[in-house]
Order: sequence, then structure tokens, then C-alpha cells
Amino acid sequence: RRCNLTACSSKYVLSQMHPMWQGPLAVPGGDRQSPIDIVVRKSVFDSELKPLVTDYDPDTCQQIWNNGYSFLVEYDDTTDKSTLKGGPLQDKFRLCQFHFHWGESNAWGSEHTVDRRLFPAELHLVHWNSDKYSLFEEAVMEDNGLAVIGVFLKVGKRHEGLQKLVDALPTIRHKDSVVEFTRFDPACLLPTNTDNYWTYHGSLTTPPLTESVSWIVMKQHIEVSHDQLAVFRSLLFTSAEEEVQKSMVNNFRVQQPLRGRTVRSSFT
Ligand SMILES: NS(=O)(=O)c1cccc(F)c1F
Ligand SMILES: [Zn+2]
Repeated sequence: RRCNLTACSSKYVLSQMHPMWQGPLAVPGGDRQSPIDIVVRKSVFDSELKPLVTDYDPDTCQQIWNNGYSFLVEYDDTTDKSTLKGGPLQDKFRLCQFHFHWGESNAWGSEHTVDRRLFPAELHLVHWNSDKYSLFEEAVMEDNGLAVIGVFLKVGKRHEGLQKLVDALPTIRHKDSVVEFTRFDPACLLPTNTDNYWTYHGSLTTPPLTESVSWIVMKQHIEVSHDQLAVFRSLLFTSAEEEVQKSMVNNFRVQQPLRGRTVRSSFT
């Protein structure tokens, strides 16, 4: 079972798709789209925001695959074995997958920015509300259906925990390739401090762009090496059959208007 969105059920997908993968130019009625620029001095400290509570079971890790947008590490989300709660959330959310967005150079690649600062890449850990819904596909259509943790990546020292994932990438170079991937603990990709974050109501950043995401963007980044990031760029958007191979880079969406939303911070 795939919890990504190949078969997009949303009405948005067919309207106004422009050539780039960026999805529709304007999402009809879209007033909570993602990603956004986080203007630090305009974020509002909320003392009610709690620390994040993640409880991930590495045994629920199943496969890694190239879906033609990014590569996804997918988890068994048929039970509450890998969960997220706390933070801004009222309910318990089940981890279903994580993936990344990155650039062709280290100068850009993230989806969110902080005071316009771009990072070379951004990790998204995708969870859905298992207190209220029984499937990801249901939750993705609801206001409070998803919670995504965003973590910025900076180029620096090698990330030991990431290497197992980097070593698997050459085996899924082409779109739609999938290999078994087990016993990976996504907690190793979180920064040491997960108490400091920004949170706002937004959307998926890839089609169908549904406005169902409680975003939790970590203030502290993680470091990966230049070579590790270079392996991300060796992936391809294209399937093995296609003549022209296109390297998978710049798979980020452009920033979206804030439309009066408030970004809250868990720290002063
Ligand atoms: N880039 S993203 O985290 O917004 C995202 C992408 C695809 C499926 C999702 F459920 C999702 F949350
Ligand atoms: Zn994403």
C-alpha cells in the first residue's frame, strides 16, 4: 500500500497544471498553501505549545522508492506503532512516510525559508491523524488530517544515520523503482533539539496540494555531507524506459502567500 499521492483524488490536480511539476498555478480557494517564508520577527510565541513526542518503531520501516518527485521511505501505518503527538497537535498521528526536497546546488533546495534564507534541502516526515481517520487517503482530504515535520539540512559533517539511506539510492535511480528497506529509525534524522519549532496551517507542497497539513518546522537543522547530498542528485525524475534521463533536482515548490496566517513559535 502506498501512502503517497500517485492517484490524486483531488479536483485541483487537473486544473491549470502548468508544465513544471510545481502543480497548479493557483489552487482555487487556496488560502493556506505551503511552503511559506517564515518571518521570524512576525511569528507569535505560544506558551501553550508543547514539546513534540515522537515514538517511532524501526520495525515498521518497509520500503524506499522513487515516485518521480522525490524518494520516499514508507512505513507500515496499519497500526499505531510509529506515532507523533504533542507539539501543536490535539490528536495522535501515525508516521506513513518521509522524503526530501533539494536543489541542483547547495545554494537552494528547501521549500520553507526562514527570513528568506534558503537551505540546500528539507526533510518532511509525513503523519496522518489516526484518532480521527482510518486511512491516509481519508485524512489527506481533511483540515486536521496531516501533520508534517520539516527539518532543514545544511552541508557540513557526514550524517552517519543517513548513510544507510544514501547507500540505497543507486538501487532506485529511476522513477517507480522500489526496494525493500527495513529497520531504519527516522528519529535519527531529527535535530537534537525538537522543542524549538514554528507551526502553521498549510497544505501539501505537491499535488493535490490539499490544505490538510499542520506544519511543524524545526528551528534547528541537521548536517549532511556534500557527498551525501550529491547522491540525492544522482536520482532521476525519469523511468528506465524514457530516452532522455532527467536528474532529480530542484524538486521544491515555490513559496506561497501567507494570506493572513499567523506562524506560531514554541520558543521566544
Ligand atoms: N511535501 S509534503 O510533505 O507536503 C507531502 C508530499 C506528498 C504527500 C504528502 F502527504 C505530503 F505531506
Ligand atoms: Zn515534502
